[in-house]
Amino acid sequence: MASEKNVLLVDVGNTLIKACRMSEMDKEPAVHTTHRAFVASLEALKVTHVYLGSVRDDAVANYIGAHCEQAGLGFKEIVTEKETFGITNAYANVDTMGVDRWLGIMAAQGMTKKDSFCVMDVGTAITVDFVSKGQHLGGWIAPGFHSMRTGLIESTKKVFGDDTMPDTLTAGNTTQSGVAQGCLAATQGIYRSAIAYLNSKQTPFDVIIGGGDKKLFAFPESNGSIPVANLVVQGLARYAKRDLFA
Ligand SMILES: Nc1ncnc2c1ncn2[C@@H]1O[C@H](COP(=O)(O)OP(=O)(O)O)[C@@H](O)[C@H]1O
Ligand SMILES: CC(C)(COP(=O)(O)O)[C@@H](O)C(=O)NCCC(=O)O
Ligand SMILES: [K+]
Repeated sequence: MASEKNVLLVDVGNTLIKACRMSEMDKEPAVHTTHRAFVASLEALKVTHVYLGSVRDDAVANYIGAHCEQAGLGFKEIVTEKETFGITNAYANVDTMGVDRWLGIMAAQGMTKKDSFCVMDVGTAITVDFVSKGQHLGGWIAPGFHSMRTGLIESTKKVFGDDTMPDTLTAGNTTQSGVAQGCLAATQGIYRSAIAYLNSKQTPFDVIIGGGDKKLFAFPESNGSIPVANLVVQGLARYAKRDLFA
């Protein structure tokens, strides 16, 4: 019989690998940058099951899976599906949709009582997915704060930046602050556009927000949205619950 403290939920994002026990989903996850570092940390955890969602190369999930198998651990990689927990995917080719988005939708559905919702994951990329009455309507993929700033600097000659990530929107009066503020303004514009899109559907909705950079959305208009420690981990927990604890 599995125990929640022995089930590890693993979110392999483009920048970071985040892992936490199913019994500790409210706590900050352990963070690694490489799959090798993650695997090296695994033995000491003494878990029995690993549930994983990955948006990196298949080789990464395969490497982690092979290691788990060798160590005698139950391993399950969740992939994007056409229909799960009563939600139907909008993609005709579901294999091409990032599983972090699918898991975010599953997590959000478990947190809202409303028929309509949108889920935003603010990390390397910013993704927004819309769901209404069990139907995924599709979504948006935009550059995250760092990708936006790097892309801008790389494609211009005289624009440069620094490492700051501002938390309030003002007018920048240097190149660096203009870039940081511009990227913050663009990011917050994604939030505002999502709200406008949902308002056009004229039905009550919830907004669920996760990702390592979700503080970019901590501005007054976002009061009332639901912050989540880690959407992928929460989504994986629903699958683990179904498989191991139903
Ligand atoms: N320990 C950390 N190391 C690096 N970045 C971090 C850390 N904690 C938070 N961050 C922030 O989290 C962001 C990555 O968010 P995350 O949701 O993990 O992205 P992804 O899922 O794309 O890997 C980075 O852009 C960074 O600003
Ligand atoms: C858009 C993403 C890069 C977001 O990943 P993240 O920022 O969490 O690393 C990921 O969901 C992905 O690789 N998607 C594939 C393309 C798609 O979803 O259509
Ligand atoms: K993301």
